[in-house]
Amino acid sequence: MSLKKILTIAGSDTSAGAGMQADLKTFQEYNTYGMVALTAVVAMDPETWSHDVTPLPIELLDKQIKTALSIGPDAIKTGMLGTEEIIERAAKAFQDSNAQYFVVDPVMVCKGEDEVLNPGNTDAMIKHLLPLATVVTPNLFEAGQLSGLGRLTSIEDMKRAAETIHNRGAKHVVIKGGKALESDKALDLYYDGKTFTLLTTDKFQSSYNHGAGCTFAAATTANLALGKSPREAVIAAKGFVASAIKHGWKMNDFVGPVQHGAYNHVEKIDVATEEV
Ligand SMILES: Nc1ncnc2c1ncn2[C@@H]1O[C@H](COP(=O)(O)OP(=O)(O)O)[C@@H](O)[C@H]1O
Ligand SMILES: Cc1ncc(COP(=O)(O)O)c(C=O)c1O
Ligand SMILES: [Mg+2]
Repeated sequence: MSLKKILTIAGSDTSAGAGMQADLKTFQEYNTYGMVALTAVVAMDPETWSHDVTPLPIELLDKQIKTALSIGPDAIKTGMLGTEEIIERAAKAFQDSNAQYFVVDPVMVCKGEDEVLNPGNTDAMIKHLLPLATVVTPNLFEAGQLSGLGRLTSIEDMKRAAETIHNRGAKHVVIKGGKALESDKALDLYYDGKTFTLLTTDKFQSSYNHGAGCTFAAATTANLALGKSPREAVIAAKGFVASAIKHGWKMNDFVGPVQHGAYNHVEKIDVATEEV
């Protein structure tokens, strides 16, 4: 079987736990061929770790997308997009490609930062990205924004949000309760337009979880490219990221990344599923 090719349209996290670095590391763990069209560069102040986000000129993104599409990605993932113009270009990249799968990780905030990247982006994501998404992977906050329901605090809230996001065009929705939902387990809700499935693992340490969301969406994309159904792809991705979090490590006084290779090289973790 030929190597599956995956393009991520995402930002660079210099600390390399999240962003396109997390995507490439994860794609490699699945023996898929990762490519990048870079949208923005994130640097951190070594004294405070506050994030400095610089979007790249749109012409530069256009050139990268042109190159990557000429190589023929089987799947495309989006991460930090940063501006409405970039969001539009990411949607167009998928439409212009022959890729079968489009995974949208609607990054709105970075962990440890509470400032939303750009409030106008939410409307642009709803308009341009959701109608094309094979799978969309919002965290609890992002699901509240994309659904317009605001703060979500229960599985019932997550179900309503998933329905709304599905009605806005995303074929498969997985809302990550993991980090933000009050629960002693790490719960994510998957919805395919018919059935709600709760995906559960134990909750592990949450100090060193930088990049968990990117890693989960990248693993979902790789599993889709390898031929798994969306449902099987998100279940497999959850096991992959659970192990990455369990074996996350302290980088400095501010941050600790997940260990992207933990599932393959340290410990496999099972995921329980239940219709709700
Ligand atoms: N402490 C934890 N233990 C186990 N799994 C977790 C934990 N925190 C988050 N997860 C899982 O990691 C994935 C990413 O979730 P989350 O950290 O909420 O996303 P994001 O990084 O986008 O905010 C989800 O599958 C979530 O359930
Ligand atoms: C470039 C980039 N993309 C995405 C994210 C989101 O990361 P997470 O997977 O922790 O949600 C970050 C956070 O720092 C980032 O720097
Ligand atoms: Mg995220």
